[in-house]
Amino acid sequence: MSIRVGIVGISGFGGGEAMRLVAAHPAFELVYAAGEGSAGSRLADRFPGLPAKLAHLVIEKWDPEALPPLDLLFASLPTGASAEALARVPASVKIVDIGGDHRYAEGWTYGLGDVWPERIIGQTRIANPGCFPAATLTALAPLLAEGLIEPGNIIIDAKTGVSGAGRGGATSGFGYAETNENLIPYGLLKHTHMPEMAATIEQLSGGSAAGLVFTPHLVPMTRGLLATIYCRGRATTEQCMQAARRFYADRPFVRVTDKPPQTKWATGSNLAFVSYAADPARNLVMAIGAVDNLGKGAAGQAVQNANLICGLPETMGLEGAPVWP
Ligand SMILES: NC(=O)C1=CN([C@@H]2O[C@H](COP(=O)(O)OP(=O)(O)OC[C@H]3O[C@@H](n4cnc5c(N)ncnc54)[C@H](OP(=O)(O)O)[C@@H]3O)[C@@H](O)[C@H]2O)C=CC1
Ligand SMILES: CC(=O)N[C@@H](CCC(=O)OP(=O)(O)O)C(=O)O
Repeated sequence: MSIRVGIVGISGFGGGEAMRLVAAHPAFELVYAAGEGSAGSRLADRFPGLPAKLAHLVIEKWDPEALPPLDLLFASLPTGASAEALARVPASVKIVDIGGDHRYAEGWTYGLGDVWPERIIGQTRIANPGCFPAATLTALAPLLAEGLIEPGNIIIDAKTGVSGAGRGGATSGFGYAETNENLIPYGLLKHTHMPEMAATIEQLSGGSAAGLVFTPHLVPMTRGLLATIYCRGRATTEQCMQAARRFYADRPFVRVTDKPPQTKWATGSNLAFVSYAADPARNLVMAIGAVDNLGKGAAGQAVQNANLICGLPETMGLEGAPVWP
């Protein structure tokens, strides 16, 4: 029997990518699509390439009290817009929240699927990590778990494609003319992803992440996110690589690479690529993580988490190779 799935925020970039993955998922059946401004439109008018089996769906006005029978709901709403409404979704409906309202919130599990799948299995309320944390924490986890770096001295320099800002981005200074051939730092010292990154670093290391520095940049590409992370530690490159190979030995979506990863390696997939370079003489360890911000950074991770909470094989519906070039 198929699992009845709803997506709220389906007209957005994160929700649209969730729809693409759900449409191809062998165990999921999309039965409910919802939104705000797009309510009343046919899904096929929003997504002309929609598979024929979904052509009958009309985007409904989001109302947690008027859901059809559902097993699973993906919420891809602007951060700040989901907490109150999702609290009214019946407990019988499993939820994966792609937005930021429930990360490290009471009653919700932080869905860092590649690092702690055992925490996610059996839960019904999952908060997907933000896109920058998805790349950063995946790269750092093996080093923190083996004590190869100091948790209190981590500097993250990250770049994201413009789709990271969502469709709403076009009205907030992220239009073509402003982003094309431009490189934009933002969110200095106060980006909303700092708390979830600090909390996870502390959980994985048992130490304080007090010195964390994070600078995101917008780069002129559609998808892709790369985090270059500078740490203090005396490990060699080979020790870091070996730690990551051990940590991710049986994890299907993380690739530990000798070459520094590139964003295009992950495009359209749920993969995360990690690599390391270290110089013990300089007390320096560099970690690099590359993901698709809409894949591992949003909808891919969300489907992985949904598989885990639905008791399905973790890789179901996520086995397609990345788009290249
Ligand atoms: N883009 C990315 O790479 C990532 C995004 N995220 C997070 O995912 C969430 C969605 O982001 P993204 O898809 O990029 O954003 P978009 O701006 O592309 O989409 C936002 C969606 O939310 C819907 N929406 C807005 N307000 C309401 C409301 N009051 N009721 C119902 N629906 C509403 C919109 O629907 P309508 O058009 O019908 O108004 C639209 O479908 C955000 O929290 C974002 O931070 C997380 C990781 C990565
Ligand atoms: C380019 C851009 O604006 N990117 C977003 C990241 C998207 C994301 O992960 O957002 P949530 O944490 O809200 O889910 C940002 O920096 O806020």
